[in-house]
Amino acid sequence: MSAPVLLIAISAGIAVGWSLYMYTKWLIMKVEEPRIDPEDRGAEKAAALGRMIRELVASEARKKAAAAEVEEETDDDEERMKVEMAIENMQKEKPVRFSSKQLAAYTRNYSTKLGSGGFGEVYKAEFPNGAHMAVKVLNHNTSISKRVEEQFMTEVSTLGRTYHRNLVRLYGFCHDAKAKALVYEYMGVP
Ligand SMILES: Nc1ncnc2c1ncn2[C@@H]1O[C@H](COP(=O)(O)OP(=O)(O)OP(=O)(O)O)[C@@H](O)[C@H]1O
Repeated sequence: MSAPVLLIAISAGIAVGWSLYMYTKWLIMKVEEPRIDPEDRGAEKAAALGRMIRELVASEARKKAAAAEVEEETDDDEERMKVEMAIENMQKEKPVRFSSKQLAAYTRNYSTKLGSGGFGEVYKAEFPNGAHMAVKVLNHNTSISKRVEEQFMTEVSTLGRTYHRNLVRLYGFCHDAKAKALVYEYMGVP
């Protein structure tokens, strides 16, 4: 082989070798280059989604709590209204129910008798607010008890809702195992 040909062959060999070296280096760099792992990206997305969901849930919970607070306030108001209305009804309209124990206390154990009629005996009572009442205690005579009981109920349901200046006002009643009685406004001398 002549010297120039040998020189060209060596140069070409060096050039190819250099190119191969550079290409290998580039390949190594490419392989080592930090790249975003698709799985990591998925994890990132999942985390972001999780954050969004948590925020959404928290915001819904906050909204619900606020709504519940408003509802509770409304419930309280409604309850107060109901109680007020019930008290008003008791005072104005419907007869109040007393226990036999209460009536025994208010009449001082039925110590002052005002009179007696077809239904039974009438006693004077003083209520805790100082008001005087007449308590008509129903007879427990077995032969008339059913009729008396019916009249008692009629009296409670009708007179309890009737207001007239010429009619005695029925304030309440007692209907338990120990006594059945009607409580009227007191018409006598205090
Ligand atoms: N609200 C009242 N206030 C004061 N005294 C009363 C009152 N109600 C009744 N009395 C007294 O009790 C008595 C008996 O009354 P009661 O109404 O039981 O008999 P009545 O008038 O004969 O009616 P009835 O036979 O339908 O029961 C009366 O006569 C009266 O002296």
